[in-house]
Amino acid sequence: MLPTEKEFIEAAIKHKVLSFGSFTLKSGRQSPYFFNAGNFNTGESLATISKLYAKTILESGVEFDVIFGPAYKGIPLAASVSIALSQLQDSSASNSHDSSATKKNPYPFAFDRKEAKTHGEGGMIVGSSIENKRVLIIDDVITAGTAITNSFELIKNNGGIPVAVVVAIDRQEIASAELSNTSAIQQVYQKFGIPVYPIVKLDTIIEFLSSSDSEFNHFLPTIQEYRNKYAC
Ligand SMILES: O=P(O)(O)OC[C@H]1O[C@H](OP(=O)(O)OP(=O)(O)O)[C@H](O)[C@@H]1O
Repeated sequence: MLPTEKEFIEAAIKHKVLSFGSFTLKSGRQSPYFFNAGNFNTGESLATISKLYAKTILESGVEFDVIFGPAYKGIPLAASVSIALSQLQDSSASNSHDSSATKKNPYPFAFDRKEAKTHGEGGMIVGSSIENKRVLIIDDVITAGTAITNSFELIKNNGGIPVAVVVAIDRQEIASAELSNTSAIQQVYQKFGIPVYPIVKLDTIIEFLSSSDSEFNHFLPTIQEYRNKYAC
């Protein structure tokens, strides 16, 4: 398990973003764990989570010009990840004697409105221009893929080029048994041809619980059973 993954799971448990029990999902499935990114709602927790998104982005090696966060939960993520990337860049520049490391990326970001604004500057997109730019989409989760599909179309319609998606968690479960044997994340790749980078996968959470003395270890058999039942 990577240090980034371990730190993410510990922070998610601490802030009750990752909970264990019995939860009914939008799909109707009864899940033994639940992820609610809305509970990253303090400066401290947002600073932690955005730094981990930023590390995952840098480790992926994806090249992009603008970060895009889908409304609403993607908005604070896009803004805070942009700050975290700038801070990581500053600290690596100050630790380096390489003059190229001083060439700064301003990490611009943009986000959409849920309803188009008809006065003032108008339009659906707020923040940096995405025209002719490689766009990295940041969101908390992909469930059915609706938010990512909408973002993809909005970005293309505004002249941008979506290059990848970064999310907090890959549940690694089939999106719909009737339609296919693939997960929502795999479907994004099949549909749009762009990779999705999760900070953690369900397998990582299982590994974490197996190797720690977490108070939630007794949920392991149920989580494993769920993983096997909806495996893809
Ligand atoms: O893959 P999907 O089925 O689209 O589900 C995932 C999306 O759902 C949630 O947002 P939601 O659309 O509920 O809006 P919110 O961010 O305003 O809560 C979440 O933040 C993702 O964007």
